[in-house]
Amino acid sequence: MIGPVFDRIAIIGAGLIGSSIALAARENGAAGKIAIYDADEEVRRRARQLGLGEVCETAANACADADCVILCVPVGAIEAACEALAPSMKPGAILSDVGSVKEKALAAMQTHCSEGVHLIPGHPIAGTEKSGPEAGFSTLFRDAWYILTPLPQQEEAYNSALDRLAAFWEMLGSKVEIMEAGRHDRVLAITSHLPHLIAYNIVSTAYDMESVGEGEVVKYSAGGFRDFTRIAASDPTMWRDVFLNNREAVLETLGRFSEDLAALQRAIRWGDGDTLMKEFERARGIRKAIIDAGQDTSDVNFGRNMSDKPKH
Ligand SMILES: NC(=O)c1ccc[n+]([C@@H]2O[C@H](COP(=O)([O-])OP(=O)(O)OC[C@H]3O[C@@H](n4cnc5c(N)ncnc54)[C@H](O)[C@@H]3O)[C@@H](O)[C@H]2O)c1
Ligand SMILES: O=C(O)C(=O)C[C@]1(C(=O)O)C=C[C@@H](O)C=C1
Repeated sequence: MIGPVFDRIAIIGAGLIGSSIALAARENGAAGKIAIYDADEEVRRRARQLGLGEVCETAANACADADCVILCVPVGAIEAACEALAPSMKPGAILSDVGSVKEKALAAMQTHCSEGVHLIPGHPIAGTEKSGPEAGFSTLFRDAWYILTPLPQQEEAYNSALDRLAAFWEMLGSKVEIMEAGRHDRVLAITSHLPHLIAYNIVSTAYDMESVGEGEVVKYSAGGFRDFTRIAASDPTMWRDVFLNNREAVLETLGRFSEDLAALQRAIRWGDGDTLMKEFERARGIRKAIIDAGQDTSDVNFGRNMSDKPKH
C-alpha cells in the first residue's frame, strides 16, 4: 500500500481546480491532511458543506506545517495569495500553482516565496467551463497531462521535491511532463488560450449581428455552434488574467491565425474551391490524428512546408 506523498497539503482557492484536487487527493490517498482556504467567505462555507477538507479562516492557518501548498486562484491573484501565505510556510515545503500561464505565475510566486521553500509551478491540462467548489470532481486529472515548469539547475533537495510533486500528480491520475515556462505559454496560447478568445468573440458577434434577432442566435444554434462555444461559458476573471499575463504569445498566435483566416477569406472571395478543399482536408486529417486517435503528430507531415504555402 503506497502511503500519501504529502502528510499535509494546503489548497488555496476552492474552485473547480482546487476542489477537484481535494477530492482526487483524498480518493487516491495522495495526501494525509487536506487544508483549504478561499478568499471568499461564501466559498469557504460551501467547501465546508461539501466536506472538501479542513477549511481554514486564513491562508496562513491552512499553510502552517503544510508540506505542499497549491495555489488554485486566477493567475492575476497569485502574487496577492503568495504575499498572504509566504510567512507561514515551513522550510523544505513546496509552493506550487495550477495557473494556465507559467512565466508570469513564476515571477509572481518568486516575489514572495520564502527562503528554503521549493518553488515548482505547474498546470493541469484539464478543466471545464464551470467554476466554484461544486464544479470539482475527483477524476478531472485522470489521463490528463500535468505540466511542471521547475526552476532550472537546482540542488538535490529541490529535485527531490520535484520528484515528490510529480508523484503526487501521478497518484491523481495525470501524466507528468516537464517543460520550460516560456515554451508552455507558447504552446498553451494556441491549444487553449486562442480557442477561448475565439469562442468568446464568435458568441458576441453572432448575438450582435443585425440580421439575426437576439432570440434567433439561441433558437437556431445547433450542435456545431454549441460544441464550438462551450468554453465561452468559462469564468471571465480567469480568462482576463490568462490573456493579460500571456499577452505576447497570445498576440503572436492571434497574428498567425488571422493571416491563415485571411487566406481562407480570400479563397472564398475569389471562388478558389481548390484551396478551400486542400485546407479543409488537411485540417480534418490533423484533427483526426491529434484528437480522435490521440496520436503524437510530432513526426507526421500534414503538408505545409513553406514551399507549399498558398501564394495569396
Ligand atoms: N478552469 C479550468 O478549466 C482550468 C484548467 C487548468 C488550470 N486552471 C487554472 O486554475 C486556477 C483556478 O481556476 P478555477 O477554474 O479553479 O477557478 P474558480 O473560479 O473555479 O476558483 C478560483 C477560486 O479562487 C478564489 N480566490 C481568488 N483570489 C484568491 C486569493 N487571493 N486567495 C484565496 N482564494 C482566492 C476565488 O474565490 C475562487 O473560489 C486558475 O489559475 C486557472 O488558470 C483552470
Ligand atoms: O475543457 C475545458 O473547458 C477547458 O477549457 C480546459 C482548458 C483548455 O482545454 O483550454 C482550459 C484552461 C486550462 O488551463 C486547461 C485546460
